[in-house]
Amino acid sequence: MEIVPQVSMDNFMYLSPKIMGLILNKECHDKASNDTYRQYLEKQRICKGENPFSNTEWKKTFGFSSKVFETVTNPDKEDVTAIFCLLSYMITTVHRDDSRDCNELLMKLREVKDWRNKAFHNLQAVTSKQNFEGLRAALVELIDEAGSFYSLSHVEMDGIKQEVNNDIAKLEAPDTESIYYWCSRLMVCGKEAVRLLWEARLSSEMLTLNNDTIKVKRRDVFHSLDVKVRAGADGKAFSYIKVFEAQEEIIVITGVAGAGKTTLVKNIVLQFFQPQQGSVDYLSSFDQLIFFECRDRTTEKLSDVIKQHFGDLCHELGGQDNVLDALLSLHVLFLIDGFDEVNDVSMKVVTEIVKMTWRLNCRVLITTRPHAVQEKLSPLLSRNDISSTLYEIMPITKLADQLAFLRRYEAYLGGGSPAGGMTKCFESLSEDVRSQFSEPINLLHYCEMYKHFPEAIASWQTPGDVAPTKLILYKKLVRTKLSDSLEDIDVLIKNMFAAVGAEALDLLSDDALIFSQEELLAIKERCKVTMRGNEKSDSAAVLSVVLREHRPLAGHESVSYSFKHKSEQEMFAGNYILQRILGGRPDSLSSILGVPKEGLTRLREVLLYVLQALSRDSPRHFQRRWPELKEALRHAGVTAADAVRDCVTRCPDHAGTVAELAALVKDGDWHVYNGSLREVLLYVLQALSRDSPRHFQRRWPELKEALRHAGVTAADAVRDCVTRCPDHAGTVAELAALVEDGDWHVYNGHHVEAVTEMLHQTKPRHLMVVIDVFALRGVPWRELVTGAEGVEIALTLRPDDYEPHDNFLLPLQNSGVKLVHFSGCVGTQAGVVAIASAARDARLSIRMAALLDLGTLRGKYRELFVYTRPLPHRGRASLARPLPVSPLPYLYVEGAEAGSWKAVASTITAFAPSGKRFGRLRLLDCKLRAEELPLLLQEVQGCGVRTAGGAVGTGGGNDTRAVAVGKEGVVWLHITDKLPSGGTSGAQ
Ligand SMILES: Nc1ncnc2c1ncn2[C@@H]1O[C@H](COP(=O)(O)OP(=O)(O)OP(=O)(O)O)[C@@H](O)[C@H]1O
Repeated sequence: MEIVPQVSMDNFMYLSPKIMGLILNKECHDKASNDTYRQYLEKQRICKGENPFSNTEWKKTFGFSSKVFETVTNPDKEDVTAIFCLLSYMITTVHRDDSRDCNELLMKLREVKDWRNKAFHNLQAVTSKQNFEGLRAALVELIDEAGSFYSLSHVEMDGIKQEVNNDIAKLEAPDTESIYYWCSRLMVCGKEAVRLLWEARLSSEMLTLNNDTIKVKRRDVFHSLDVKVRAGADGKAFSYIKVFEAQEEIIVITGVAGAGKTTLVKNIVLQFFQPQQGSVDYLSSFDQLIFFECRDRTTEKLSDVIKQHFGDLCHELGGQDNVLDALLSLHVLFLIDGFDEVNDVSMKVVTEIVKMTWRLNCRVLITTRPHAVQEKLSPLLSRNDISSTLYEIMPITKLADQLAFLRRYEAYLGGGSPAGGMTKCFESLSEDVRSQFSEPINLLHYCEMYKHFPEAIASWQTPGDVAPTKLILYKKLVRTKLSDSLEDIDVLIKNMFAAVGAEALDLLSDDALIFSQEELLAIKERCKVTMRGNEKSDSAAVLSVVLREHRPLAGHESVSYSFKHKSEQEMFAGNYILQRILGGRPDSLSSILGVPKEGLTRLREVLLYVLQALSRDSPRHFQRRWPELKEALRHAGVTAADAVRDCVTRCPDHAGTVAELAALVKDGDWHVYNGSLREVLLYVLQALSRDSPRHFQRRWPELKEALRHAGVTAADAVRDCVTRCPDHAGTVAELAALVEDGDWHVYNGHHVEAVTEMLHQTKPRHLMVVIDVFALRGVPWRELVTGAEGVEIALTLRPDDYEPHDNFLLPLQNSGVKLVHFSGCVGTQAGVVAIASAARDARLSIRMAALLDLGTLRGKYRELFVYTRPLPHRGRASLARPLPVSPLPYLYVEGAEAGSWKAVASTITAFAPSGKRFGRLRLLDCKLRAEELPLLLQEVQGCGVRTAGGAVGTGGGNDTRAVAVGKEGVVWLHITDKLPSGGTSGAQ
């Protein structure tokens, strides 16, 4: 195959857009030379009486190029894709003219565009003579077609063709000033240079999974993360690769500490060079990639970053500036990692990149912890009028996903550990404990802890047990580096940790995550701990465990260092502060932190560590320090709803206290991703309602949505929610409208209040009230009953004594409720009438505080249990209050004293229904003497009283008899037509 010299490609890179640009000029022949393309198109619309473009429509139509066409006035520097997009829109939409056939022209334009793009992506494939001639022919054909489409004169056509030939004639003399020369140089050697720079650095990661660190291949352990649009209303999660579908110039991916932001970006770099087999090549539209870490404190300008990436090319004559210019014409993906770690120096680089995005064919992806968005990133973007789409990395909350993540790492554990042991052990943890491992960093720590302390894991009972194990792990790792002969090794390690922690804090306060060799020496010196005998221990042991070395990007730079992970630096700093507080000295928190309040945002994670550890390990210190901590957290910016939520989650034992932070919450959505956070949300709700009604009202719509997602959809959960917010019960009761089917329950006065409010929203089929009447005083019981019109109510009033509950029964009358169950004490006829008015096929269990006529209950019940104390014996003069006949009532006479058999007999006969038959007849708490029972039986049998059927399990067949059953004082009376034989018998 004959190869065209590489330099010749430059001319083709240049020729295609040049010819297409000429055609664009023909199409827009009436455009004023200083009009931008947007202005021109708007004018065309106005002429046709159409509305101007909305911004969204504009963006949709021109996508990547929308910004460019808002500012440029000619096609000279534009890329073929952009020109094609504009031209085809003009031809087919703006200047649409059905009398001219544009298909052929569009086809020829597309051919030239595709050829050029193909060349950019795969120069090797197009540098053959054959392909080279193919492009020449395509260009000539395009010129011919344009000639006939626009009716160009022969002279004009010949002029263009001559220009093409002249350009081609220059093939052997490449123009090193030409941007196309540099573009093609970048395409051929630039990508390779970037690959060499990053692939080796990023393709693996060191883990302390064994006594020695082991290297894992990033690709092998990478767990594909899901993200969701932060402002997204539907809250749907999707694969991270879809972030590139965003319309906006800048893609921002947020994630909490250890959520996997850096790892995600590093994987994107790797996938750029080696797309994963079998998956969509979502990076194929990018020609180049630049990776920048915001923690970098030495790279001052974008041109320096470019130099790091394309070293050799930049060193060629005129290279550095031309490479940057050329990059601007290519599709470049800028990856900016860890914006929350940005410092004064790296901010300059980021600003340079951001400022360019408006005119570049580039995308910028920025990762950051969430707090920096509001504080630093949004202001930067809005200052530069750049729009962005904000995503957040979803936590790994499903057990199946957590196990899948762990399995990949487990494969690396190898020797010693039984296969599957690590995942099995994880599965055996309680859900509460497992919820601690929803970020990759924590899952990774789990692997490390499992490897070193399987026994410690087995003892984890609560989420709070996890964090201390991490520190113990570090102690163990340091111990392996120290000589066994050292005395007081534990004290020594503790002191070393304190020294390292103080240093970690100091560095964080200065926003320093990377430090130089000289700084390391100074740190080493300061971390030397004095042992007994004034001898100084070597700090190298601890530093070698906690620090990581970074090889320089360019040969002349020197080695630098950082903690293994920022979260570990924060843990050591936090542990140091904790020790200072627990040490009992009265130093104020701000003097321990040693940072002015403006700098506290840098210490946010550290403060959270301290908060959690104090809450877990020393409630006394927690309480004492809470006001200071609260203040510090406020200055540290823990004022977004999700941050407060996470803060509360960390302190289950002080959730109510920590939820006070909710009163400081600024605007924004509230998110709930797992059930365990429901409690947190409830605390927040309660605290806002109590402490800041203004914020409560403002936040209610979001809270309501979050509570719904958190599963507060069962009636009792909603009721409890309402109960927590007495001042906003009416509002919170709106949740009732979402309640799923099921019974509602009322157990106390608060519930009465809550359910009364809920009934304004919706009604259940069935409401169960089991309540002590003392709790009903002063609560809106009548309102509840009124609100429950049409609802089936099961009402149990306590205590089970003979104090009448009539006050609470009267509201039932004409209320429209359906009383399907009642148990309680009635003292007046009005009470009976109220029950009768509401009862429907009910199960009634009535304690009679007075001699009442229950005849009105006829037809209202399914079962009637009547409890009474013995009425005073009045001989034949006793008043009759016959119970309804059917269904047969059950009578229980309670508390008969010894010698009172006559009173019992007259009580039974007084209540005997007209047919004298009871369903059951029983004595409870009966102290009658044994010899009184035959007398009682004789008396009531003689009066014609009978009980239904045979009493199961009491023996005695069809005899009239009294049977003592189970508990002392319980006697069943079985009365038949047969005369009693005497005494009692025991139950079997
Ligand atoms: N998607 C993933 N798959 C496998 N392991 C991961 C993944 N994401 C992160 N990890 C592991 O977790 C560790 C911490 O993740 P990473 O440093 O990416 O988090 P981060 O969000 O950038 O944290 P920070 O905000 O503290 O900088 C990584 O070193 C890596 O070992």
